Amino acid sequence: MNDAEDSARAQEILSDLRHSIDNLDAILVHTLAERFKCTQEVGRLKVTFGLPPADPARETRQIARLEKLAEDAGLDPVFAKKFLRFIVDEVIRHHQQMQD
Ligand SMILES: O=C(O)C(=O)C[C@]1(C(=O)O)C=C[C@@H](O)C=C1
Repeated sequence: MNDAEDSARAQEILSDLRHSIDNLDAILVHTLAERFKCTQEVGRLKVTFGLPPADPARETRQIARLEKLAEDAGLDPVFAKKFLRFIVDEVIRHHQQMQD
């Protein structure tokens, strides 16, 4: 292959990979939206029954489960843990707002 063909092939592979990335990003966004719908319901339930916005014991179990899932899936468990923390902190913020 000459340089021009190599470059065209590289562009083709890059384009295919970016197409997969776009699809996966869409799945992530839709999955997160569904998760936030569930946590909004949890928030309403917590308001109704006077439960606290956060449940640290539940979070400990979630983190342990997610770390194992990440390891099995070949994802960095430290990253998976940080990602869950980021999401759960946002959920707790929503729950606090609902209780104010
Ligand atoms: O399970 C709950 O009680 C929730 O409020 C949901 C959730 C979560 O986003 O997974 C958020 C906050 C809690 O600290 C624990 C878990």
